[in-house]
Amino acid sequence: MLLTNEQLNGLKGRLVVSAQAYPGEPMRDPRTMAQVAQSAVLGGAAAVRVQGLADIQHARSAVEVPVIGLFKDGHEGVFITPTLHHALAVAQAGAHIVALDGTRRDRPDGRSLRETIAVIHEKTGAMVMADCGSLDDALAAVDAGADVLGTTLAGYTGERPKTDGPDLELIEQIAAEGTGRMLIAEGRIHTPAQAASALSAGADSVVVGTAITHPTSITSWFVDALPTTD
Ligand SMILES: CC(=O)N[C@H](C=O)[C@@H](O)[C@H](O)[C@H](O)COP(=O)(O)O
Repeated sequence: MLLTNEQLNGLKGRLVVSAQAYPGEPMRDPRTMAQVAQSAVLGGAAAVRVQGLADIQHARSAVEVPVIGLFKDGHEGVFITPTLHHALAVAQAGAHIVALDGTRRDRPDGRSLRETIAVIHEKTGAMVMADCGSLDDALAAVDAGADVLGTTLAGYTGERPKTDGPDLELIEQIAAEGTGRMLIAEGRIHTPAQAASALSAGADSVVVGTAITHPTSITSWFVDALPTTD
């Protein structure tokens, strides 16, 4: 089932929840991630973002809302849905929106972002979310045909500082361009107030991951806030 522009626009002003468990972690099980996604939808999430082909398949069966899918391969350089091959697999697993590295860096398969997006559109009809790390990335992604822009990689590519919370300056910069594409704030949004401030800065929608779905990180925030006892 493809996503219509109307359904995409339905995400405006709303929360998207990213549910991801990392290699070796106790919750890394597609059924568990699908249950986390379901729980997020019960809480009001308008869409979910999930990693890995099995997680995408399970999430598609578990929730009715749009599924943003990605396929992480490695953990440095271009690793978020790095090649066309990964992207087509994500769409075939059922993602309505394929999230991929939307930076200007060379892709491991040597294809351009434009070519990658064109083939995804042509072969699958899925929409494409470009995970960007800077304003220049976002403008290049618009030019390459991305349907959705994300600030996902801000602070992770060397082009922008790794801000404590969301990179509000980057959100403002992209919003000011009036690209006509949906702008989703993503990355280090840890509180409800930060989510609201991302929308105030000009984002159309907000993705929250760690602060809602990663108990190990959340627990460590509390542990670290306690005075040391020794
Ligand atoms: C940089 C990178 O690899 N980001 C990943 C992209 O899918 C995830 O690890 C993040 O959890 C996601 O972007 C949501 O962000 P946060 O967990 O900060 O709310």
